Amino acid sequence: MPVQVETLSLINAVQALALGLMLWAGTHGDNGPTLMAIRLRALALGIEAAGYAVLALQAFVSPAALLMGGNALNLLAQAMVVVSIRMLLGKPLRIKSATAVAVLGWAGVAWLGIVYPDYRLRVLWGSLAIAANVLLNIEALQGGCRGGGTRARCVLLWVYLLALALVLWRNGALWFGDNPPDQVVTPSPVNVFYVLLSGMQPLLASIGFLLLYNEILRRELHDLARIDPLTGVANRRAIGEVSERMLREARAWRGSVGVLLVDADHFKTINDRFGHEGGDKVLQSLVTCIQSILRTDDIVGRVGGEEFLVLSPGVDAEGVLVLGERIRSTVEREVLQIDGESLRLTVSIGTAVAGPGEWDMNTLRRRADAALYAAKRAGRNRVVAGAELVA
Ligand SMILES: Nc1nc2c(ncn2[C@@H]2O[C@H](COP(=O)(O)OP(=O)(O)OP(=O)(O)O)[C@@H](O)[C@H]2O)c(=O)[nH]1
Repeated sequence: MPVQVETLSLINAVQALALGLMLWAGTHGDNGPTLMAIRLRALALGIEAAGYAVLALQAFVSPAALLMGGNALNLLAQAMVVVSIRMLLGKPLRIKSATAVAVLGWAGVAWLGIVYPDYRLRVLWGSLAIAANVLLNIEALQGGCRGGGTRARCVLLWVYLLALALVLWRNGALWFGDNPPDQVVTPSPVNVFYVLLSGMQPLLASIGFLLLYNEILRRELHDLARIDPLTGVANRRAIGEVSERMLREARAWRGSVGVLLVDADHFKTINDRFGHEGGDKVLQSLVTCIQSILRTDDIVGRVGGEEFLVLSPGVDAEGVLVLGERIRSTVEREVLQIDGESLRLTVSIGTAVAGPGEWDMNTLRRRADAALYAAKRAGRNRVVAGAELVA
């Protein structure tokens, strides 16, 4: 059964339009970058559909309109796809750069179609623009199939690698094959194969795009469930998970983990003086201050209103007191500016050490808690070791 390029193009147009409408209708919410990316992808599909419709209706439009209109729509859609994918991946590309590729591609195609007509050169030029866009997508998805990558990235990466292969194959067939066609609508195996496969691309790439979107949302949800929204550090749940992992690793390596409970002193008076919002700013500054002292392997988490847990692997009973003292003195020295007023904050710290003989986090927390309580009772702004306080 002979397959016509026009028929395939019509099918591609309907498919791309349906996909675009579904993407648009199926997404709503605030105007965050993730949603913007989806909407942009939906618009790109609509424009891609219009491009295929022009090809399908070629009998009713002039060759010049087919050439200029069809390519303009196609290249514009590709530019929007690049921008949307990079937006979703957090590697934004300026619309200007994407448009520059489209304009350059379109101008060359127009030149090689009207001023200096040469079909093969025109396809080659247009293919370079397509390849540039595909490479921009591949670059953004780089490493998607390696260890640190994700399945959705890998799927999308393969879609674009295949798109690149298709473009290469088409040009190879035009330059080195037998009886190459001299127009995109000429009935020939090269054209039919190319239009068929390139028409499947919006479907495959959209599925990859949605998988990626799903993956990003899942990661955001995962982070939201583990990060304290005020200070941006691990919340009680996350620090609990990290502490279990740290203790397991330290036990396997016969190491140790320093545990420090850091609690702001007289925080109620700060809230009374600066209001809850001012108090929030103080908590944020306190976290920044603590983080400035920690090493990359250390972690701080918020375990109470003005109470933070610091875990420091490889630190022994002596080291944990040194670290506690560094935190205490650094906080004490820091002059905080809250609503134009200067404020000095102090903290009390209770410590414990996980090591041979003690690997239970609950016991360690109780030990550090008791030490913290002792530090408060002794007048605050001090570090107390919990080792000998609770058996
Ligand atoms: N601004 C702000 N305040 C908080 C937050 N969570 C808890 N607090 C306040 O922290 C204060 C803790 O008060 P207390 O437990 O009496 O402790 P304290 O005033 O620091 O006294 P000591 O710990 O004994 O030195 C309370 O006033 C809480 O309202 C928060 O997220 N933001």
